[in-house]
Amino acid sequence: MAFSLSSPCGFRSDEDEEMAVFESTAAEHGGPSRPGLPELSVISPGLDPRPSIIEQKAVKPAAARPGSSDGRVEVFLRIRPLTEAESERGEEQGCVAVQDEENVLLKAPKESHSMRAAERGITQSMHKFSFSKIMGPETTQQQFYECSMKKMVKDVLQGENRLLYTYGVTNSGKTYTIQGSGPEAGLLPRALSSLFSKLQGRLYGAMDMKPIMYQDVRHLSSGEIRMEELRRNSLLKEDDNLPFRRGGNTTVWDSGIGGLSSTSNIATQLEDTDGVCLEPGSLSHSGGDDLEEGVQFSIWVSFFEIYNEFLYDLLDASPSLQPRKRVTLRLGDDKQGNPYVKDLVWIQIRSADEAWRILKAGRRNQSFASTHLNTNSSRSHSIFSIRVLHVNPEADSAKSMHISELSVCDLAGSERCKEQRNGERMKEANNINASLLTLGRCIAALRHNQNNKSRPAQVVPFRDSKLTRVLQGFFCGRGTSSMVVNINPCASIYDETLQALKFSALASQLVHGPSTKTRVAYILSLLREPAAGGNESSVMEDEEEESDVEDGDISMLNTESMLQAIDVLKREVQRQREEKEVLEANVREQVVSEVMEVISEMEAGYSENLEAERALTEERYEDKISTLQKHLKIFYSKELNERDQVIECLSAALDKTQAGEAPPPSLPGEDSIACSGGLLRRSERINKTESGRLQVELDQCRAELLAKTQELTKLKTQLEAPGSTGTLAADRKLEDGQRNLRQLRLDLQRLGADLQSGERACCRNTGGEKLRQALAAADETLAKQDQILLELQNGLMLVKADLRRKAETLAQKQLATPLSAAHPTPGSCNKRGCGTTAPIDTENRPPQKRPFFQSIFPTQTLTRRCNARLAEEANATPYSRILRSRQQSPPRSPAPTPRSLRGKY
Ligand SMILES: Nc1ncnc2c1ncn2[C@@H]1O[C@H](COP(=O)(O)OP(=O)(O)OP(=O)(O)O)[C@@H](O)[C@H]1O
Repeated sequence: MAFSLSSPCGFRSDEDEEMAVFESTAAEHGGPSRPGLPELSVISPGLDPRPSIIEQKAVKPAAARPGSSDGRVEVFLRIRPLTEAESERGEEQGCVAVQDEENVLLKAPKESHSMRAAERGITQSMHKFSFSKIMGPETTQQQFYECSMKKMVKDVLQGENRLLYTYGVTNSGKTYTIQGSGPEAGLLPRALSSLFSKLQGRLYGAMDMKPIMYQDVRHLSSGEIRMEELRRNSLLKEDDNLPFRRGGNTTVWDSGIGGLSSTSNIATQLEDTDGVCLEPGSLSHSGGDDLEEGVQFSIWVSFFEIYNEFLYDLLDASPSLQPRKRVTLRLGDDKQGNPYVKDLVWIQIRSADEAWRILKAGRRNQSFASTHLNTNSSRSHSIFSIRVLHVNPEADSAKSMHISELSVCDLAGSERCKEQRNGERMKEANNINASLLTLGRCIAALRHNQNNKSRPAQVVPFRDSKLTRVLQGFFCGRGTSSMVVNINPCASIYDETLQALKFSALASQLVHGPSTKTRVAYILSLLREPAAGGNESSVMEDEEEESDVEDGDISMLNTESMLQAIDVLKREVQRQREEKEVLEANVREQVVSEVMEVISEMEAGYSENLEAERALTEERYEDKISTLQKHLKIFYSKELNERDQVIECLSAALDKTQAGEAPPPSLPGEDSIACSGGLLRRSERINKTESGRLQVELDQCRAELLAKTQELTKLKTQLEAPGSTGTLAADRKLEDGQRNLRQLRLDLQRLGADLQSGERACCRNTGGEKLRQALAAADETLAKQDQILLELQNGLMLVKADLRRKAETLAQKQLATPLSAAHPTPGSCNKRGCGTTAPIDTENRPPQKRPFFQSIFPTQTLTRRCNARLAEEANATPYSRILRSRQQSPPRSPAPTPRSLRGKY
C-alpha cells in the first residue's frame, strides 16, 4: 500500500505522488504497530512507485545503482558523530539506523513532531531512504573523499564540468565535509591536492590566458598580467599576515546591507593548519596518466558567497580590520544565455598550498555567525570554483583551448526561522530557506520534465533565486552534479533531518541532462541527416565516423561543416519553434477548455446554491406570512366583535329613538374612532335638520336686517332735516353704524356661506371632523356678529342720546318762540318743524311705543321694560332669539367650542 509524504522543504509538487514511497511492516523494525497504517516508508531514489518496479529493486544490478551508470544524480549521505555534549544531553536515541551502505532507517523519537503525527495516524514513525552511498559517523575525511570526489577531479581534468554541493540542517557537518577541520582536511583541500598532484609537470605557468564569463577565455596583455600577479600576491601575502593565524580571532566587515557592520567570528577550522594536511599515502595513486597528451593545464580559482540574496566576492581586495563596504556582484548571461557572475575575481594558482591559502583568505570574508545550534554557522551559500584551462601550446589556438570546471558549493543549513531570536539571523534564515526551497522546486520541475517527456514541460524556476541561477548550468547538461546530504543524528532535530532526507530523495531521482558531448553527437547526427537518403555504405561510414567524433568537440569540424551545421541547426530551431507553437496552441486550447469546464461547474454550483437559497427564503417568508395572517385574523376578529357591539348598541338606541323615546345618553367615547362610523351617520342626519333650521333663521335675519337698514336710512333722512351743525357728530356715528351694518351684512353672508359649506359637508358625508370644523367656524362667525351688533347697538345709543339732546334743544327753542311754535307756518312746518316733530315726539314717547328701538336695542331697552319685552318675545326672530340667549347668559359665555357644538347634537 502506498502513501505520500510531504514535499521536502515544505513545497509540494506532483513528485509527491510519483515519489517512490513504499511501506513494509513495522513489526520487523520493532516499531509500535497500529492497525491500518504501516509504520515504515521507503524512499528509494532509484525506484519507481509502481509495484511492478518494486520487484526490480531486489534484482537491481550493481551497475544500476543511483548515481552510477544509469545517469542518475549521485547523492551521498554523511552522518556526523554526536559530540560529547550532545550525548550527555541524551540526543542519542537511535533515530538514525544505517542498514547497509545504501539504506538508512529513520525512526521518529518520542518527542518529535513526526511521532506525534504518526500517533495521530497522519504519517509514519519510520522512514527508509536509499542513497548512492552512506557514510556513517566513523567515516574519515579521506574515505569520504575517495568515494565521492576523487572521480570528479579526474573527470574535470578530462574536460568535464562537475558540481558537488552539500545539503543539510544547520550544524550537520556541511562545512566540515567541504573544508574540514584541523588536520581533517575536507573534500575541497583534498581535491585541490589531488588536482595538483595529477598535474605535476603539466601546469601551464604563464598567466596570459584568463577564464571569463561562463566558460570563455581572454588573452591578457602584459599590463593585465602584471595586475593579475599583484592581486594574486597580495592575497597570498594577506594569508601570511593573518592576525589570527592561530586562535580564531574576530574580523569585522560590512554586510553591505544597511551599511551596518556585522561581526564574523572566523572559524578556526582552516586556521589550525598551515597547509593541506593529508594523510600519508592518500594521493599515492593519483598519477596523471590519464591526462590528454600534449595538453597543459592552467588552474584558476574563484570564491564567492550568496548572502541574503546578494553576491559577494570573497577574494576581492584585501581584508581589513576596519569595517568596509562590500561590493555586490551581479549576474549576467553570455551570448548563449549561460549565466555567470560578472566581475568575479579569478586567481591563478600553481600549487595546492597556494590554493589552500587563497581558500583561507576567502573564508575570512565569509559570513559566519553564532546561532543557537552552531557557534560557527555559515550564514551564506559559498561557492568555490576551480577552472581548468586545457592548453595545447602546439595546436592552433582556436582549437587548442578547452575549459572545464569543478565547483564546490557549501550550502547554508536549513533551519527553523522561529528559533532565531536575532533579527539579522532571522532574515538570514529566511533567505537561506527561500533559496533552498527554490532549489527544491527546480529539482522537482527538472524531474517532472524528465519523467513526463510527452507532457508539456514545466518551467524550471532557476531565476527565482541567485543560488539556482548560478548553478543552472550544472542542471542543464553543461555538467553533472553530486549531492552530499549531511545529517546530525540528534533526536532534537529529527524533524528537520527528515525533511532534508526527503529533499535528497527527490534530488536522487534526477537524471543528468545530456552532456555537451552528446550535443556534439546530436549536431553531427543532424548533419548526417541529409545524407541519410544515400547508399548504405555511406551510412555505415557515417556510423563509424560518429563513434569516432562522439567524444570530440564541435570545434573539431572544419569551416564548411560548421556552416552546414549552422544551417541545419537553424532549420532545426525553426522546426522546434513551430512544434512549440503547435504545442502552445494545444496547451492554450486545453487550458481554455479546462477553464470553461471549471466555469460551467462553478455556474452550476452557483445556480444550485441560488436555488437552495431561494427555496429557503421562500420557506422563511411563507412562515412569516402565515404568522402575520394569524395575527391579523385575531386582530380583525377582535375589531369585528367590538364593532358588532357598537352596532348593537346603536341599533338599540335607534330603535328607542324610533319608538319616540328620548335619545340615549351618549356612549362613552362616542367620538372615538371605533364608534365614529355609526355616530357620524346619526350626527349627519341631525346636522342636516339643524342646518335647515339655521338656514331659515339666517334668511329671517337677513330680512330683518334689511328692514332695519331701511328704517335707519329713513331715520337718517329725518335727522338730516333740521340742518343743525350740532348733528355732525351724530351723522358721523350714523355713518359708522352703517359701516358696521355693512360689515354685519358681509359677516352674515359669510355665515350663510359657512352654513352652506357645513351643509355640503353634511351632504357629502366627508366625515364628522370636517362638519365639526364647519360648525365651529359658523359658531365663531356668530360670535363675531354678536360683537359687531353690540358695537352697532352702542353706536346707536349714542345717536339716540344725541337725538334726545337735539330734541330737547328744539323743545327749548319752541318754548322760547311760542308764537312760531303755536302757529307754525306751513312752510316752516314742512321744512323744519313738521319734518322733525314726528321723530321728536317719537323720541319723547315711552320706548315701548317705538318698535324700531325696541327691536334694535333689546338689551338696554327691554331690561327697563320687562313687560314690553315679554310682549315682544312672541314676535322675536330666531336670530334675535339667539342673540338674546347669548346676551342673557351672565357673564358673557365664551364662544362655543366645536366640542360644545358637537354636544348639542
Ligand atoms: N564527521 C564529523 N566528524 C567530526 N566532527 C564533525 C563532523 N561533522 C561535523 N562535525 C562538527 O560538527 C560541528 C558542526 O559542523 P559544521 O559547522 O560543518 O556544520 P554546518 O552544517 O556547516 O553548519 P551550518 O550550516 O550552520 O554552517 C563542527 O564543530 C564540526 O567540527
